[in-house]
Amino acid sequence: MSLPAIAPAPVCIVGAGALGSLVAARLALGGQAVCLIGRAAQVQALAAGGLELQDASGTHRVPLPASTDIATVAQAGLVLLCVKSADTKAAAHQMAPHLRPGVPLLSLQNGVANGPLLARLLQRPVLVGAAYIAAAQPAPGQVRHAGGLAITWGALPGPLGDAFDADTLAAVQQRLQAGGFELRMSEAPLAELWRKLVVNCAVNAVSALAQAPYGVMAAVPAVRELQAAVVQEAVAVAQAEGQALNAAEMQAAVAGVMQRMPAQRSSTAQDLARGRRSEIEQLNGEIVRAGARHGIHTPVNQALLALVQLQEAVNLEKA
Ligand SMILES: NC(=O)C1=CN([C@@H]2O[C@H](COP(=O)(O)OP(=O)(O)OC[C@H]3O[C@@H](n4cnc5c(N)ncnc54)[C@H](OP(=O)(O)O)[C@@H]3O)[C@@H](O)[C@H]2O)C=CC1
Ligand SMILES: CC(C)(CO)C(=O)C(=O)O
Repeated sequence: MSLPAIAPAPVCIVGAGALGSLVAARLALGGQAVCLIGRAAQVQALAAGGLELQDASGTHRVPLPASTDIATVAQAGLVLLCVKSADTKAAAHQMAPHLRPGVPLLSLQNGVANGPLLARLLQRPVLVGAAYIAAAQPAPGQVRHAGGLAITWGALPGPLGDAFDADTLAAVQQRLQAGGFELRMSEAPLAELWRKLVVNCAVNAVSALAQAPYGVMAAVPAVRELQAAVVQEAVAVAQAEGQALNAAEMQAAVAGVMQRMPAQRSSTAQDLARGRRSEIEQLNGEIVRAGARHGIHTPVNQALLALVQLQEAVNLEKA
C-alpha cells in the first residue's frame, strides 16, 4: 500500500499588491501551494472571486488562498516578501514570532537595504532577488503583467555568518521555476541589487513624474540623455560602494528593461497615481545619500528625488 503524498508547505507571499499578487498567481498556475498575506480589501476580493490576472495571453481567473493574518507564515515552506521598503521593518517584526527556523525568506523588493535589514532584524540569512517584472494592481482582486519574468537571486549570510545549504537553494529555485520565472542564481546578490537600483533610478522617477509608460519614455531623446546622466552618477556611487558596475552595461540594461515592458508605468508612478508615498528615498535617495558619504556629486538624482518628493507633498495637500 502506498502512503498518501504529503502536500508541501505553501509558499507564503507577504504583501498582496502588484508584484506579490502576480508572483502568487503564476506560482499557483504552476501547481505550487501558495498563500497570499495582504490587506483586507485584496483578501476580500480574492475570497469573493479569485484573482483576475491580465497578461499577454489574455485574462485568467486564478483561485488564491489569502489571509490578513501574518501568523500564516508559520505554515510556510518558503516566504516571499513583496511589501514596499518603508514597510519592511514592520513586516519583519510581525513575521518574526511565526517564521519557522530554517524556512527561507526571499525579498523581491527594490532597493539595496531591505535584505541586510531583514537579516539583521530576523537574525538569520536571507535571500534577495532583483525582479525584472512589470506588475500593476488596477483594483483589488486584479493584477496586470506588462512583461518581464527575470529574477536574479542569491543568499546573503546572516549576522552570525550562517548560510543556506545547497539543497535549500535548489528547492527554492525549483519552486520558483514552477511560476515560469527566468531565474539566475548569483554568488553576488548585493551587486545584483545595485544593478537593479541603477535601473530603477533611471526609470522610476521619470515614469512617475510624467505618468509615462516606458515605450513613450524610450522614444524621447532628451529622456534617454537624462537617464544616461542618472546612470553615470549612480554607477560612480555604486563603484565607490565597492560594486563593480559598468556605466555602458547599465545604459544597455536600462534600454533593455524599457524595451521589454513598453506599456509599464513604474511602481513609483503607481504610488504617485494613488496619492501614496513612494520608495523614492530608497531609489534615487539612496544614490544621493551614498554619494554624499563618498563626496560624489549627484545633481541629477537629487533633482529627481526632489521632484518626486514635491509631487508626494502636493498629493498629501490634496488628500
Ligand atoms: N510593481 C512592480 O512592477 C515591481 C515592484 N517591485 C518591488 O516589489 C515591492 C512591492 O512592490 P508593489 O507590489 O509594486 O507594491 P504594492 O504597494 O502594490 O504592494 C505592496 C502591498 O503590501 C501591503 N503591505 C504592506 N505591509 C504589509 C504587511 N505588514 N502585511 C501585509 N501586507 C502588507 C501593502 O498594503 P498598503 O498599501 O495598505 O500598505 C500593499 O498592498 C517593492 O519593493 C517594489 O519596488 C519590484 C519589481 C517590480
Ligand atoms: C522592473 C520595474 C522597472 C518595473 O516597472 C520596477 O522595478 C518598478 O517599477 O519598480
